[in-house]
Amino acid sequence: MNSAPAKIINTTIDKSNQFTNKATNPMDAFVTVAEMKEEARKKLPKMVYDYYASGSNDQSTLAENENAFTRIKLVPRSLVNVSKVSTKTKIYGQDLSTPIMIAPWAMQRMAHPNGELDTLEAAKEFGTIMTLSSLSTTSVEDVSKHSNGNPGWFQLYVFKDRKVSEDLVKRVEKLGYKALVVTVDTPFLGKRDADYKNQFKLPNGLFLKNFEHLLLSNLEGGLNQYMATMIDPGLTWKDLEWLRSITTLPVLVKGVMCPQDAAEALKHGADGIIVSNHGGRQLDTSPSTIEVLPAISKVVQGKIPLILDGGIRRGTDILKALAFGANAVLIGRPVIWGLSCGGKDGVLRVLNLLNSELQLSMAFTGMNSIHEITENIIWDQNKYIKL
Ligand SMILES: Cc1cc2nc3c(=O)[nH]c(=O)nc-3n(C[C@H](O)[C@H](O)[C@H](O)COP(=O)(O)O)c2cc1C
Ligand SMILES: CC(C)CC(=O)C(=O)O
Repeated sequence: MNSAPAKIINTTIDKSNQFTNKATNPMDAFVTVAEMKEEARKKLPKMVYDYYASGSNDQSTLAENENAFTRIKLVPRSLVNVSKVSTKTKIYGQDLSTPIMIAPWAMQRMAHPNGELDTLEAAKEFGTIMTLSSLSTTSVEDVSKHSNGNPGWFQLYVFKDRKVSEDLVKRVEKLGYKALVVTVDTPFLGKRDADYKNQFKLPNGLFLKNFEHLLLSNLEGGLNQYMATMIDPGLTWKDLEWLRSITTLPVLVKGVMCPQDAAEALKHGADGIIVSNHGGRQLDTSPSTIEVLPAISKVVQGKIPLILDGGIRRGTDILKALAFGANAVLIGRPVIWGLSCGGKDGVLRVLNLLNSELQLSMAFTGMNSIHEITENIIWDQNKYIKL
């Protein structure tokens, strides 16, 4: 079957959800995130595509992240004035055009020569935030230089050598990053079978740019060995207090999957929680993120921002996450496919598609603004049969 993107070139979806007749950009040919994934698969070397696409082990959590969204049903509402649906929102005082933000993902120059810089440009142009990975192929300095004073958020992997991590925190704070996202679900890297088979390594000429000065910038022994050598599997909740003590930036904890850990995060001073199973790349057969969100939301009770990632491929997925208590979402692979297909324009296309779909689904459920969205828009058979 020819799986070239559908040629609906006469129909573009823009930020305000208007359908127009202008074919302005080749990226407009893509009408779904799935089409962009298929195009990326054709364009990227197998080793790179497999690294980006894979989950761990049998990849059941990877699949479940997407499937669980499909099982949740939304309630359509009629005759509500939805002529002015807005996806605008705010996080830590920063205005955003959308609750869709960009997840940290490593080594973006494997997807496109401009890598992290193009992703950042797209995020800024769309009015949202990119989270830069510790393991980026562009340095925190170069990303900051490119950003007109607001490079977005920074994701931290805490290394065994705390001095390396502390120095990096100081660097990003000085460079104007607005928040620190500390990833806590990676004491070791999950077993991604394809990476073993492909003997994954960074292609020649690419480096982990934040660690060049420490000679920690290549992956000669492979990714698993690098992570096993560098990352501290002895990290505990107490270390969150250490991190809080060395920075004035908001600290978000990424990788919370149960109410108990949400309670620990609150107790130890987290400024935000990211419900995440690392895109199904760590503990296989753990639940989907959307399934665990309601219980975590109950613990957080709106005290600090709550964000979800994992499996978001449609605007309706985002609406469901917001309904179950998330303030915003992060998207990972959709951005990877966008960057691979068309650099900055590809990432913009992904943001446009997902935000337009979100806007439509808000209109169909009678929601005019992000803060109006509650669990009432989720179909619950028992509730509706009783009415
Ligand atoms: C190729 C790839 C690289 C990633 N790199 C990082 C990383 O460096 N740091 C991190 O905290 N999470 C990383 N993640 C996890 C993402 O931040 C995010 O949790 C996940 O991709 C969300 O799921 P989704 O891809 O289904 O949207 C990575 C994910 C992928 C797919
Ligand atoms: C370089 C990797 C450790 C980045 C990552 O978090 C991932 O591949 O899931």
